[in-house]
Amino acid sequence: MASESSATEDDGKAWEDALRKMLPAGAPLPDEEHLDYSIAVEYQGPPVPYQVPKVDPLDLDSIPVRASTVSTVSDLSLIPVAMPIHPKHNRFNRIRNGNGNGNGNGVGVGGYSRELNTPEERHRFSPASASASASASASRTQFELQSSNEEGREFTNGIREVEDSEEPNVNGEGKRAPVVTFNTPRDSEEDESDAYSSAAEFPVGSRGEKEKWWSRKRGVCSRCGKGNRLKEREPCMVCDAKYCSNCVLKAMGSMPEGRKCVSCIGQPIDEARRGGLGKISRILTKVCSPLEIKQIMKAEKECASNQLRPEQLVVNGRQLRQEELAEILGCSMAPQKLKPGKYWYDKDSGLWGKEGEKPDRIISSKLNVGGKLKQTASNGNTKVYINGREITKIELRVLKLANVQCPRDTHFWVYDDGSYEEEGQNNIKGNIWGKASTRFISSLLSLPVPHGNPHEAKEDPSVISGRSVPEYLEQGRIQKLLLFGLEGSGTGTIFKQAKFLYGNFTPEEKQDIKLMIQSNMYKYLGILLEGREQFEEEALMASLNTEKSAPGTDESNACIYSINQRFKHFSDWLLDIVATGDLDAFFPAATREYAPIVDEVWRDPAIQGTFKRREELHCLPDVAKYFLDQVIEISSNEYEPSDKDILYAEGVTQSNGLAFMEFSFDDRSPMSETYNENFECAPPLTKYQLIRINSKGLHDGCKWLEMFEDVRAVIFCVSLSDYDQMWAHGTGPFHNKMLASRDLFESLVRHPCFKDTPFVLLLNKYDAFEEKINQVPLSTCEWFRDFSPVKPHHNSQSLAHQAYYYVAVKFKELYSSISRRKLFAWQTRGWERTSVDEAFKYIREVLKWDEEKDENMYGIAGDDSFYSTEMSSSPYIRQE
Ligand SMILES: Nc1nc2c(ncn2[C@@H]2O[C@H](COP(=O)(O)OP(=O)(O)OP(=O)(O)O)[C@@H](O)[C@H]2O)c(=O)[nH]1
Repeated sequence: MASESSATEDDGKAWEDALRKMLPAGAPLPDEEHLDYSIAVEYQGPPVPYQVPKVDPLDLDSIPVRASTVSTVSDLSLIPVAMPIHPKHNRFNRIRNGNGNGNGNGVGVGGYSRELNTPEERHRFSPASASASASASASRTQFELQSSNEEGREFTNGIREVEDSEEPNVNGEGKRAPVVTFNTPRDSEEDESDAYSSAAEFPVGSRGEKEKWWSRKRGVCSRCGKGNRLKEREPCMVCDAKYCSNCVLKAMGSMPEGRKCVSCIGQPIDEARRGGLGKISRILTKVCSPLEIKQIMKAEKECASNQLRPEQLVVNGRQLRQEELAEILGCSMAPQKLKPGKYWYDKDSGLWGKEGEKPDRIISSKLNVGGKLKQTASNGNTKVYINGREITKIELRVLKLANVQCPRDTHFWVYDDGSYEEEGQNNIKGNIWGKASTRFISSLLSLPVPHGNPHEAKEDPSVISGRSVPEYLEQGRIQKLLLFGLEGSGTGTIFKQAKFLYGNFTPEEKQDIKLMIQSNMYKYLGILLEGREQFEEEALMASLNTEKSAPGTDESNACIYSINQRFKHFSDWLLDIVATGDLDAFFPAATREYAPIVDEVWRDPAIQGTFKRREELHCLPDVAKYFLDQVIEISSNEYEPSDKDILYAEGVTQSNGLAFMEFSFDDRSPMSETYNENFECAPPLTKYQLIRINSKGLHDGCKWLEMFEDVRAVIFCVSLSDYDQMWAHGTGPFHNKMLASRDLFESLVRHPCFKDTPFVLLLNKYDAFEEKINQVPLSTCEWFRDFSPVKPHHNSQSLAHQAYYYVAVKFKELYSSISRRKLFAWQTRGWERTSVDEAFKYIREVLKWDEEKDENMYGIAGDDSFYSTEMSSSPYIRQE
């Protein structure tokens, strides 16, 4: 079998194998750039599994060749070119017949010729590649393609595929020879000449070579060769060729299998792109109508060649069969976004995970797929077993939190509703998912959790699966954001604002907050009364000393901190309750009863005088005044906390030191919003889970943080106004609070869990900072000692601005010195909702940017400078 090597098949790997077989044993393959494809080599390898295109030998005498060597482009147009036809390129199989020569420029072997539409074709048949003797009519031969789309749509850029019932005949035998109709496309001679010149750079060869070429030419359209890094490109799902908006339709045609070059139709997709199947890109929205996009996306998701193949999945050590794959994909709780790989599946509990890893999700139970579940399936080393599988440490931790007794060598039998028993005992001991706290912790640990009431599951599995699927489907899409900062930095306030902005407080939550606010008032009053006693004592002592040194002055047992007897009784009673730790037993239950006296006490000059010295009191927040001022209203039964009350209330987000909420952002373009209204094909909103950890709850040197290794970003919050504050950890020594924040930030950045996690710094309390900066110099904090603002300042704002940038840069420098990465910083006023909204929009942009960077769209690993420029074009990304 002889084959001209320039007329290659698509499968580069097979070609490489074949070439290897031709070379003497051990001989290296020639460097791809030096491969000489111009010679015909006799193939001696084993039969190939694909059809090799046949090309009849040329009868040179029958072709009017004017020159034997090609020296100019005009000469090239006269050279005949042999075109291999891929059997699957059916759009080309429907080229209308015409006269054998077209317009005379496109002479083809057997009367068949066509435009070299795809990059693959271009570089195969470009003058540089296909040895100057054989190609170049490409640049001149053009034809119209018409969409095979039922709508009979015509692409606006002038490419139409013309209907024809006859198949092209590459051999030029038998049927009427198909010939191209030459319609010079409107879209450009310029385009073509560009394409031509770029085509001249394409090396010939296999797909692997092609990819390398493209990656070398990153940021360049694979068809027209024009490059603009900031412009989007549409990648082919198979070969990763990327096309600009001008070329995408020409290169991909009517996309019967979604976004693939015409030459890649029928080929399996690049698995790395599986997640993108059916997801609309911005570029498509520019070049296709909504209806077209809907059809293309449907085809992309549903066509046969884009589906997973059973041999790509190994479950419990055995490759799946077609019917098993169908069973998995068709079950009511199918694993979503399944990728090729090795998995384990526990058919009794429905747990499913990657081989050697913890459970990843719960799917329908009792599916007959794959082999038998192995003890080592998830690589656990705990000596505790569930349905025969040795569980992982993280699962064991959850079992312990759920109060399941699990000493070593315990073998559990767990059912799909979470009920469990010890093996051989036939006695259900409880339900793993029964407690909300267990489910909560599990979801924080990224362990799968069934949705809904676990007790219902056993009675009617279809009910729970029907309800739980949507939540489950979403799991993969949730991006976890960890909100963290030193106590008092404002994380709780930001969390609450996010809840107002993107979710809301339920009536039950509001009721809890009401009770908390009522209790808090007594806590604040207790602190004030205790402070008053101390100040009174100090004042009386001082006056006694004065008396001693100046005898004869009027002796008195009163001072500005003294209160009347009635208040004194109340004070003693309240402080006793506080001292015995019984505050919760009395309040908020007794709130209403004591409201009038609290109001009176609060307004007493002694207490007001004490409040003025609140800096000297431990744990009295500024907001104490806000609540105590309205003690009568707050104490009434009808009281409903306003948004402001909730925002100012302490303790709303402190249970367990952890709080989380889920929300979505509408981050689609206005264009795609239109789709949302008209079609279901709009991309789903990204879901976020905001997790706020109270720094007080973070003991043991950040051990807890390991739970959060899969967070998408760490949002670190610093209170700007802390630069002159002193702070002590527990009973430790006092030191500057900004430095404490810096140290906490540093320990997080250095934590191995967050090695690859982007950080966003929120510099909060900008309002308080603006006020303070004129009174207390920034250099009060030793870290900011070299701050030298440009003088004179016109107003406090400009000084605050300079100081803010200075602080941001200090953190950025610290971050990059540790991680060699860029820190994103944003200023917030936690009390202002719009400011927090802006901050989250900024975070969203950072994540998008980070994603694009990860995808390495242009193959520029770690080239931050480019992304920085791009980000600065976003209204939310500010470069300091
Ligand atoms: N002036 C001002 N105060 C703020 C701002 N954000 C929060 N605060 C107040 O600062 C105090 C601490 O804020 P929190 O949100 O409780 O801070 P946290 O990080 O949750 O601190 P802990 O609850 O102690 O862990 C509260 O009294 C807030 O009302 C802000 O932007 N400006």
